[in-house]
Amino acid sequence: MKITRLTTYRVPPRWMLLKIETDEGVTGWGEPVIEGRARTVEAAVHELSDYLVGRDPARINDLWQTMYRAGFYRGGPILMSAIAGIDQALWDIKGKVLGQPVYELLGGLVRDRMKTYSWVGGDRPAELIAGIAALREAGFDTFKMNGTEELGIVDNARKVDQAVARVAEVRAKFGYEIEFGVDFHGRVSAPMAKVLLRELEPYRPLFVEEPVLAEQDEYYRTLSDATSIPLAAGERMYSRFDFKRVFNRGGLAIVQPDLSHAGGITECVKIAAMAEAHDVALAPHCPLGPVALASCLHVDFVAHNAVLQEQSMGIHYNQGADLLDYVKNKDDFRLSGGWIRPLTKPGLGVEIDEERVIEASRAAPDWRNPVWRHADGSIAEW
Ligand SMILES: O=C(O)C(=O)C[C@@H](O)[C@H](O)CO
Ligand SMILES: [Mg+2]
Repeated sequence: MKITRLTTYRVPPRWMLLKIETDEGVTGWGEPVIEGRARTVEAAVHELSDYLVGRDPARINDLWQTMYRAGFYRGGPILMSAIAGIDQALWDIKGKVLGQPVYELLGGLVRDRMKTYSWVGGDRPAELIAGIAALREAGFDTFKMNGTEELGIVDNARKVDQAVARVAEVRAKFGYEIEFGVDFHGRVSAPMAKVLLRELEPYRPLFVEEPVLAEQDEYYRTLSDATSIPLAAGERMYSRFDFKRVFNRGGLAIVQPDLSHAGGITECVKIAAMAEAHDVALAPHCPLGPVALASCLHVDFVAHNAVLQEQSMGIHYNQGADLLDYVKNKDDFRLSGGWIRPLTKPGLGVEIDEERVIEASRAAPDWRNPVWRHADGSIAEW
């Protein structure tokens, strides 16, 4: 079998889907994207296709190493997201050829169902109580919210109190019948993270995510030494080599590689194993579409240390399309009380409605994240 063509479709809300075709009619789907840089990743995918067209899609490991190493420069969000989506599609092809779901090719299930969580509150955390109450009705009990809005490198007690009050209100309203992560989203500096973590301790969040920016990862250890709140990060780390430094220094209780940013299934299975060796939990990041989520789930179902899976149904970023809009087999993604079963169809187990994708790609927005500024006019971390 040989790879014959790679076709990319940028689609609402801010995703990109990749179709890889072969000379024997088997196709695979991937979801290579960096939110806000879809066109850049698209260019990278088509540059990488030089290494792929005419090659045997079954040789995923060699194709992965070629894409990673042959171009001299490597790593980072763009190239690793392009590799990620291609890798997903190659695993999809392999599973379809062998008639097996990807998790079977990775050694089989370690669990029967996987726990997911939902976002509440949006970019500027608000309406948290109403958002949680509505999802509680649907049987969810695990959530994630943004912790702050714009925050200065050193900021005042009033801002800290506002952030803490939101979390306190959620705990007061729902007690411990729910769990939630608080995403600092990289908006918080190391000094302010120490302050905020201390003030959030009494409310015992399940985790605090991106307590500082990934480029400040040397602070994970000092921050974790100063708090009992489990720290999580990983959406802005792109390979084993990024995660290696974090595992060596310590500080993270949970790693959150994104299956569409960190090299795909081939790489994230390795990251999961590294995490397990360091007694670190896995909770893949996934605010994206169905192929990304399916790829996460195949890793979740073979990784002993997988604990939680992000999914984007109803997420505030999904304006113009939602998680399952391009999927034919919607029932396979049914969430019962936030739990999801393995995707048992061959490959990734996602049946893409290609006509719908082609139609939607005709009006693909060039999504960009908001540009926030502080009161003094300087750029603020979004
Ligand atoms: O889901 C999360 O944890 C996020 O922090 C969302 C962020 O990754 C946006 O997708 C960036 O555009
Ligand atoms: Mg996040």
